[in-house]
Amino acid sequence: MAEIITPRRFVVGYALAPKKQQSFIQPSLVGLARERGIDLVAIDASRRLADQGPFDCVIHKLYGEDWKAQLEDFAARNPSVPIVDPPLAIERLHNRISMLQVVSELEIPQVRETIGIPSQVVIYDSGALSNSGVVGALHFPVIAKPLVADGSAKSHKMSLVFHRDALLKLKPPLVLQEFVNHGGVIFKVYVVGDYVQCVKRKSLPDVSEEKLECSEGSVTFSQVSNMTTQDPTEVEYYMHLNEPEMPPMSFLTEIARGLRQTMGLRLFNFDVIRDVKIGNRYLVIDINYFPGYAKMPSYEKILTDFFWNIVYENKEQDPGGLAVGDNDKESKVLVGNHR
Ligand SMILES: Nc1ncnc2c1ncn2[C@@H]1O[C@H](COP(=O)(O)OP(=O)(O)OP(=O)(O)O)[C@@H](O)[C@H]1O
Ligand SMILES: O=P(O)(O)O[C@H]1[C@H](OP(=O)(O)O)[C@@H](OP(=O)(O)O)[C@@H](O)[C@@H](O)[C@@H]1OP(=O)(O)O
Ligand SMILES: [Mg+2]
Ligand SMILES: [Mg+2]
Repeated sequence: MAEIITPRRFVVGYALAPKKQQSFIQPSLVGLARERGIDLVAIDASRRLADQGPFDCVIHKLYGEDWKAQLEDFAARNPSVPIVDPPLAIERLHNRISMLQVVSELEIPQVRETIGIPSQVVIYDSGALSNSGVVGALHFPVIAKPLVADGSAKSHKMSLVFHRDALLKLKPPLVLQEFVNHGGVIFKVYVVGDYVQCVKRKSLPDVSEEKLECSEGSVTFSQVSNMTTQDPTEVEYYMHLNEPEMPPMSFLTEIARGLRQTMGLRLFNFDVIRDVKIGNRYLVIDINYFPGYAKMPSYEKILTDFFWNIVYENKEQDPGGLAVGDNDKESKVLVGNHR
């Protein structure tokens, strides 16, 4: 009698905040992954992680020491199960200074286009805001960003500061970063393992010398790239923007690869602006862990391919490597059926 071989199924466990779960775990993603033999299963962060599963891979975006300890405990018990990504590597992105330091560490050829970060200083206490030695070298306007990028609404609340005296009302710890005129558009570069995609988004409008002269104090804003404009003068500004040229994809891919390797992360995006004064000068202003992938065209296929590569790569390296407790599944693999 011929043996019936059931394709081996894989389980990707996800630990996400409710809002993220709602936006990322769409039926279209769950369905496509299922067709490819991958089941996406929610992790209950209020229960011990090591008691859940079995998982062939864990993806996550949660904050805090308790979650980190859960992951460490799980990793110690299931050394062959990939955790995407390691909490220590993600932590680098929770501080806006260490986040951008990685850009200076990049070793990529910069022939036509160059990459860097805006000039910035870190402010730990209010005294430093009136200290010429600290803020004297900055060219205004500057953007004041909370030092900590911990996913809270507070960590996204920023101010565009036109003059030095307006610094005094800011609340450290923060980063003062020079505002660079960039034509009102940012490029968001999404990275999913080896895959890279760039989309254009709305950004803050340029600030002319005249506007700088007549503007007072500072203005606050939050997550401008996800906002729609209502202010009529702004609508006018964005309507008159020329369709901006995208940065060369080969250049962005090189940066993405460099960042991925240096940071040891596979799921992130970075925001890039082009300096209007030096047309081929690009600046990275922000890097986000596990961003809003559902906004990316074809995200279902891109993410499913990514999961597939992870579980199969792992399977090849460790053919017997099932997660603890995984004894009720058929373990014969029919690779051809999954592509
Ligand atoms: N140095 C800069 N020069 C010009 N514009 C900037 C600069 N830094 C930030 N911006 C503008 O402010 C916006 C918010 O800044 P940033 O991306 O650092 O914040 P964020 O809250 O971490 O954003 P995200 O929602 O992408 O996580 C940018 O999308 C861009 O429009
Ligand atoms: O992951 P969260 O839901 O919290 O929100 C992230 C948001 O994704 P969302 O669109 O799914 O909200 C991202 O948007 P895009 O860059 O892709 O536009 C970006 O704003 C991140 O900085 C946010 O992460 P946080 O910095 O707050 O940790
Ligand atoms: Mg950003
Ligand atoms: Mg950010």
